[in-house]
Amino acid sequence: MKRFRLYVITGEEFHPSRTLKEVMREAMEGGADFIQLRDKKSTKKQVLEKAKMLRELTNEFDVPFIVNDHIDVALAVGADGIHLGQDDLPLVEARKLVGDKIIGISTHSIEQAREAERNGADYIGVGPIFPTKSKEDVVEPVTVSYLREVANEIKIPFVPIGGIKLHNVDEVLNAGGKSVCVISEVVGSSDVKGTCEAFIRKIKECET
Ligand SMILES: Cc1ncc(COP(=O)(O)OP(=O)(O)O)c(N)n1
Ligand SMILES: Cc1nc(C(=O)O)sc1CCOP(=O)(O)O
Ligand SMILES: [Mg+2]
Repeated sequence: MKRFRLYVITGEEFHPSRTLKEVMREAMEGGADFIQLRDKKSTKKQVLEKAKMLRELTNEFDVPFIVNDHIDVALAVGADGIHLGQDDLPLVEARKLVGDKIIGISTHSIEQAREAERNGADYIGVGPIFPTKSKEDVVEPVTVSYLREVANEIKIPFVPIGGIKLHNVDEVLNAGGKSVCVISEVVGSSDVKGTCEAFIRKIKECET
């Protein structure tokens, strides 16, 4: 799997007066290098249309495209992978359907992280690091010290998620995060491109 720094997930509720296409184009112009379509409100048909659009757009930027929850939509549009939560289709079953496409798994404890690694996840989400209002059924924050534990033990790529903002991303990077996953701070920004550039600058600073 291609290494990524800034994983941006869609969140149309954060930009009611701007189109999904405009916002996600700006995000990739600013350096977002992994994109996920996450849509909890639309019909399957509407999700499919958005996925088709984002597949074309991400191809323009040569950025991997992941679909949240809907394996059938991911397969239909030729997405690079899917993201699954703890209550979704189990990883082992999903692997039979998607072959060598990327499978990302949400994890909220070290046991879940170990299990995802053991079962062949390509990456894991680790969160929520901080409180977030972007997900309804969210568990208690796992904290940056837990993130350090993951960084010390887990060998597959992991991406911190949940409440990550420009003002607290240094804490995440100092705890061993090499990439971050963001919704509201990026897609809700009045300067999506500039916000992505600022995240990328901070992540790169930590690499040197
Ligand atoms: C990168 C990443 N990490 C975690 C999640 C959350 O997935 P899930 O637990 O399935 O919850 P929903 O996003 O479906 O509400 C994610 N989408 N992406
Ligand atoms: C979609 C999602 N999953 C999480 C997890 O912990 O698995 S936290 C989260 C919401 C992230 O949005 P924001 O960057 O706006 O806080
Ligand atoms: Mg899910």
